Amino acid sequence: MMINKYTNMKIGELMNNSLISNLKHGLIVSCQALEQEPLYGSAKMLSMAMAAQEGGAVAIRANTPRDIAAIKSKCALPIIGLYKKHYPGSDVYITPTLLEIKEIVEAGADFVAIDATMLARPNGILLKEFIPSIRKNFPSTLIVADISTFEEGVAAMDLGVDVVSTTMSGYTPYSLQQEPPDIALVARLSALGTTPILAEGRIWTPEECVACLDAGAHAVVVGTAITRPQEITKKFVKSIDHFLKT
Ligand SMILES: CC(=O)N[C@H](C=O)[C@@H](O)[C@H](O)[C@H](O)COP(=O)(O)O
Repeated sequence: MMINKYTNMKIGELMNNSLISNLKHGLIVSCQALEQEPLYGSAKMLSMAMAAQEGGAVAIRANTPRDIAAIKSKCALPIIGLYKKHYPGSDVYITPTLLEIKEIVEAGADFVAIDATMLARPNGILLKEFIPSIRKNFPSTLIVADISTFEEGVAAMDLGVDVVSTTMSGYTPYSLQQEPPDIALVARLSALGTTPILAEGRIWTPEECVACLDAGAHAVVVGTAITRPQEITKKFVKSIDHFLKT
């Protein structure tokens, strides 16, 4: 049994945290709409979250303090919060600094999702500095590391994050670029047995969800396939177009 270097705890002990153990084998629904999207707005994201709750989701992933606060006001599910923001000179946009962490924790996030890739962070801060400063300033907040490769997952585990998510696979220039979800990455990281793994990114079907759990995922995060109707519509239209052309 491997030990998490930062917390000095075994996986079983990490799972003693009920927020984490309650996610086990569950569906987490990501409810996000950026300003340019048709469903932009906190009231709409709250409706999405309530629908996800009614459908049996175990948690919500949400972006911005505004959406998180709106969802927290009515929805009983735990929230994995993030805050997408761009800083000059850095490609890191998922909760890049402590300023965003503070805002989403104050808005009610139970977990904070952070970019844990090897991309350069704003102000030259390193991940190995950022994670301890989150721990110091927000000791009761759980950290979800959004990674794009196996090596980044291992590095994040060594830094003592609570959960690792495959969110960024396919979204850094050096990670595997493919249309299907990166289930092989889920399997490799889960096999380490040190930190719970969330399967996230381009999961479109219940069968893919099950395949992720079968690969060892602690839980599965689905966003676009549930909460971005414009993208769902496009899939249907594409199939019809394909049918008409053949
Ligand atoms: C790469 C990136 O910025 N991902 C974001 C992270 O919060 C979201 O835009 C995704 O919707 C989320 O990860 C869920 O994935 P999918 O929507 O593919 O089910």
